[in-house]
Amino acid sequence: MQDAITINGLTKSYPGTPPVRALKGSDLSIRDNEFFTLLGPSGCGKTTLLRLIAGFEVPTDGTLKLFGENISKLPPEKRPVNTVFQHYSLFPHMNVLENVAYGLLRQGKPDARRTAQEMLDLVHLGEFAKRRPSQLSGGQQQRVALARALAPHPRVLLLDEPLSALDLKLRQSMRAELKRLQRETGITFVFVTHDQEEALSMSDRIAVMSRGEIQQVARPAEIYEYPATRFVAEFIGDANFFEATPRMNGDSAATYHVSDSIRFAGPALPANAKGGKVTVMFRLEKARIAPGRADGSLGGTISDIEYLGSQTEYRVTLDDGMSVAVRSENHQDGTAIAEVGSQATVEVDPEAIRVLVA
Ligand SMILES: Nc1ncnc2c1ncn2[C@@H]1O[C@H](COP(=O)(O)OP(=O)(O)OP(=O)(O)O)[C@@H](O)[C@H]1O
Repeated sequence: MQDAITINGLTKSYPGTPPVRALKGSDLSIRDNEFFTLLGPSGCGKTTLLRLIAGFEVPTDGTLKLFGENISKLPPEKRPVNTVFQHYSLFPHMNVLENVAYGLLRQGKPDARRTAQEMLDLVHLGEFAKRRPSQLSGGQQQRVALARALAPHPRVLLLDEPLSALDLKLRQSMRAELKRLQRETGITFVFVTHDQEEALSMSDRIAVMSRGEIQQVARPAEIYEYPATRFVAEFIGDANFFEATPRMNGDSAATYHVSDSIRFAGPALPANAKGGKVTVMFRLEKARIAPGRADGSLGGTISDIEYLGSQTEYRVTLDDGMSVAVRSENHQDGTAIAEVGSQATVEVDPEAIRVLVA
């Protein structure tokens, strides 16, 4: 299948002393009909990449293709792309239908009002066509903005944090709505967010960005389970990290030595390791905790307990002063497995251990 968007060495610097390198030579392919998310902290360059695709910014270097065609020189209105912004700017003096039909009428589309009504039906606001935007809730207004952006049938829809102005419950219900809209229209969605839950729950694939660079592109489960870099592992989910020296045990396993008393059995050293120390990590919920101590296992004193409802988080201070966090299911009556100050053993299966070299 043809890619919707292909970028090669795409670079954007903003003027300044020194210049701001917002995007540092990125390569990326976004597939047709994909729900693709750009995820990263504030300032990592996600909006810049989105604006380059839309044509609101001109790249400093590199190429940008849409459906195989180099569009670097095409003005925004000539691109088969539309954008939904965080702050939906609906026209207050027009009713909802007129808002959705506006762009189509300007393009001289003969059946603009009929298409606009179909789009309102698609976002389940068909009955609200005659209302003014001010007579709608925030979530409804954002759905009108979506209908308006979808109405000209763009091949790609760019969404710049479109849910961030909504409250939590509404945000959660809009996630399912956006996913449905993407499936039903078959339009490629490129969604920008700094919210990992949003990214994990909606996307076919995610690009995690940091400081103008793409760190990893993968499906949500792969990003969570097999982060490519320490940045990705820290930005998404919670994990324990240890600096360790590897010792190979045959071709498919290794032991990672953190200190005299702490070592983890894990997978073989990754091919890109260049010798020396590596970072060993495991997710909090992948480890188990048991009361009391067992010889030769990882153990220490529980220094902190945080009750989280379905789970409890335990912080264990190991004998040599390092600490490890474990998230564990509670007993059926909700009580914790162990108390602060008591001795505990932490177990981690070799399958849960990930080795990071970047
Ligand atoms: N017009 C501009 N002039 C100068 N610097 C800019 C401009 N626009 C963005 N930047 C800088 O480029 C970097 C990337 O900004 P960008 O808006 O792409 O990040 P972002 O990941 O979308 O962040 P946020 O989530 O806060 O919107 C930042 O350091 C920002 O300050």
